[in-house]
Amino acid sequence: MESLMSQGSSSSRNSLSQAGLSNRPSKSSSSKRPREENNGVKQEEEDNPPLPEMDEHFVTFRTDVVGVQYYRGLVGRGEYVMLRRQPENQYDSNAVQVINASGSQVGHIPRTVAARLAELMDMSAITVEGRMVGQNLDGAKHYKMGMDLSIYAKPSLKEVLQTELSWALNETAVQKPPPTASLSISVSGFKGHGNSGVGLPAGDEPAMKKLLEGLKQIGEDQKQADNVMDSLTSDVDVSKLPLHPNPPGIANGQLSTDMLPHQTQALKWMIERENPTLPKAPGDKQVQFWVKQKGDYKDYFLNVATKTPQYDEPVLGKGGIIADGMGLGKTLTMLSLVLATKKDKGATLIVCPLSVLSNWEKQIGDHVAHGQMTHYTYHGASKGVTAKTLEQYDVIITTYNAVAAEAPIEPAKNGSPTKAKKAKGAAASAGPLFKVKWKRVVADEGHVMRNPKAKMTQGFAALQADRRWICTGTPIVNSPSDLGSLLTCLRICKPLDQPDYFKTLLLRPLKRGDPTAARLLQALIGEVLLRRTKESKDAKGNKIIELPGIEYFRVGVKLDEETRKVYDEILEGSRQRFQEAIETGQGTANVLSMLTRMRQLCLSAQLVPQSFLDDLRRPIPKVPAGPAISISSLTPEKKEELIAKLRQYVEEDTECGVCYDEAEFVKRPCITDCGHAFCYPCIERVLLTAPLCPMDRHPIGLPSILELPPDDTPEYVDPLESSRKDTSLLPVKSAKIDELVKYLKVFPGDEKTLVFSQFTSFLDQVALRLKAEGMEWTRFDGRMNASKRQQVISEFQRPITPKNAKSTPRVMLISLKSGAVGLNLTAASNVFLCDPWWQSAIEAQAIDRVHRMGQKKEVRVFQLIAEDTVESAVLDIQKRKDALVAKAFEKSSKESKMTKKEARFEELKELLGVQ
Ligand SMILES: Nc1ncnc2c1ncn2[C@@H]1O[C@H](COP(=O)(O)OP(=O)(O)OP(=O)(O)O)[C@@H](O)[C@H]1O
Repeated sequence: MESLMSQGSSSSRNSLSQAGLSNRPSKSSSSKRPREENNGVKQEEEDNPPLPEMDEHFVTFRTDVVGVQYYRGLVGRGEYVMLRRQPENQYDSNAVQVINASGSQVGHIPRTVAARLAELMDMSAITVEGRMVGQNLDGAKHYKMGMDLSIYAKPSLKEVLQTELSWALNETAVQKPPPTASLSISVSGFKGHGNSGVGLPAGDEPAMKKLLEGLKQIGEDQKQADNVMDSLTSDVDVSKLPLHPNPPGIANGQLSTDMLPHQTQALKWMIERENPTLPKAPGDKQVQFWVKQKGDYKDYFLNVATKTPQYDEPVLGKGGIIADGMGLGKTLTMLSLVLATKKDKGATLIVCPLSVLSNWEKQIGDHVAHGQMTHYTYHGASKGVTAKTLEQYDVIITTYNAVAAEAPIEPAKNGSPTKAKKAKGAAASAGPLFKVKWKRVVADEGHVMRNPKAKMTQGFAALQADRRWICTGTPIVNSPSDLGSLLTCLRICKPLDQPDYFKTLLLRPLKRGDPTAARLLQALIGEVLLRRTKESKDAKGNKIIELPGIEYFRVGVKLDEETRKVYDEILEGSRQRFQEAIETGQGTANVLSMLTRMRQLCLSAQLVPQSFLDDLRRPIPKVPAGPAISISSLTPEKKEELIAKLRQYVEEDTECGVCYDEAEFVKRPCITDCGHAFCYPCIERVLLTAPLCPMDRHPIGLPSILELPPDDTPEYVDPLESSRKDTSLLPVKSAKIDELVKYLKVFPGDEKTLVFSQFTSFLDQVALRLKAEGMEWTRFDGRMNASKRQQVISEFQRPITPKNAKSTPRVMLISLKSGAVGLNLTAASNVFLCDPWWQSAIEAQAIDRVHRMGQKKEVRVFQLIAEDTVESAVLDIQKRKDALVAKAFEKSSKESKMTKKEARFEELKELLGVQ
């Protein structure tokens, strides 16, 4: 091995290990902050490791599959095969197996090739796949078969790999990646007749092109994702789905609410998906991509997605994805499935984010008839609760955190399944959730599992269950790879549920713009997913749910004179610093933090700390030269000051100064001794090349970087609990609060209002003012524990009557990013958005809390905008965001981050009015 491996240069190998790759478990992953339980969605999301960088084609060359005579796996010409490392092979520790789509081994790749690839595969520097040139379906004895082997690598490693894989580039390389298999298939060699014409329905190419354009546009923006989902599901006429003939309802005593027609359609569809049957004869409808084919010798099954033929009966998955839009009643639909299938023994496990746990309990209470369904909410292993206890109920409700905490697996390297042996050993120590053989498992808000490496994703996938469901309004959030992760959890449509196959058959060809793959994606979605939206119509052309209308109002607010003065001072300071940043080529993090201050000023001058104004008025300090300062040498006070600053950055959704991505930043935020904030992985990477702060060129090293303490998300304590009694605290001056109160005073006494802001400190101020005005309010915060959330929501949902008017809250204060997704707050019909947010989708989600089934009144949305400030510019940027997001998906992730950085630079220029 040594002599063969020496073909890769040691310097390039060093570069690979510098890039964070090693064939040993990486240090950075083990030094991750420990999990904090029960802190809600945000916590669950923070726990996700970053999504993997998508790899790109590097080279394709021709080689062989050898040792074919020893194995039973059959392959057709053009079929994709997976290449898996087999370090335990007793003859060759470099061995690489060739496996067909049914999971059977076909052979190995030649020893010499394996020796050159094994270590790079182990380091996860490359991924490889094969496409058969030869075949062994003809019944003849084969020893070896030709195969095109493609190597893929992360774009950031391509340069280093040029040296490492120079031998492959010099082979008679088939330089292009192979085209996707044409899906009209001919496997006449398979002891049968030709079967051309079997496959996915041929679509019309222009429509496909449009679809691909749409796919390229998927990004963070919810509306974009919705549009793409809508176009992907457009050829399925959901209005014609058959109704369930005898659904649970008032008449049969199972429910206290009758289901709506679209819900009984879903119920029938789900029952069919829980009882799939293989096609019996040639010509029968395909099921999970399997068709029956006529053979000379005997009939066989053919997978039309992978072209794999086999005689054995394929195993079908049971379940699917309910992807109805927000507020269409997915909870009741799922509960009706539990009731309709009660005769099949076993319990259903519902896994959801903490924020919606109480919604499940409430929906059972509201809609299921008394005594028809037993349920239990499980918060984690505790005394006396065993698997046996759980099995006795019809429904167990639990959180993703509980599943992740009990999962008998460690997050595996590369997202590959952990070795069965290890999992088996761990099973003994697994918690009760993993000891039950569930009838059904349901992942609610299942899009939180789009990262295959996250422990909760792997935990859910590892639960033992006969049937598996995912509920989510957004199955594709960032890219079609999200869907791959969901399929893995569902174990459906084999082998597309394996990440390797999903990548090979869908992601890579989609990225190349191959229409066949778009067609496969569309067929896959048609097979496993049901989606309706508020706009969907029934067979008669009426909307499936009738909702009251929404009216939008933009309310201009004038800053008072004093605030205006401070605002102008900060604006001027920001302009100067921005100009300096352009001239010196330094980063713009300081300017970004000024922007946050300006946005706070639009709400109230008192939100901006005095120290910030003092700093602004001082001349810009010179950057100190000399050695990097280590955090350990700082005084405890200075350390605490940095931590406080970092906490504030996190609360304010600051962006990382390197990648300019606030979503990445909150996953692992850190701060330098000079007070600049970054994602930890970003700054770690930067320091490999230059030991300087990217913001001010101040010398730094890894010891100069501080992360938040592991237990930094304390349980929510109402900051105003004491202030409710304390009369010495006075409300601050704020034109926006004045405006809000003006409206609240004129709204009818029985109307309720939601008030959203990004800044919790502002919501504190609103609370003080409402107290002073004698108005009853309540507060929802992402850090509240489950029972507190439930208490707050049920209190708010209680209708106002003349009797309780004095003690029932009319207003709920809620942070824009508090994990409110999935909440039912239909008691309110007015929504105030106090500060415009960059992504209009977040605001749309906020409005959906109110504009959903159960809403009886017209909904009014008020957007408070401070006149002649950055806020109006933010709105303009919001409108243009779609186009920027579109670019982000087209390019590789490195490029897209550059684009984002550049785009943000342009935005800043516009916001500050700099030419
Ligand atoms: N058949 C029905 N009749 C009356 N009300 C219903 C019916 N089905 C559901 N609802 C009510 O509609 C509201 C929305 O339902 P639900 O919370 O299940 O929506 P959802 O599809 O899960 O939305 P999200 O994706 O936001 O979680 C709830 O208040 C629920 O009680």
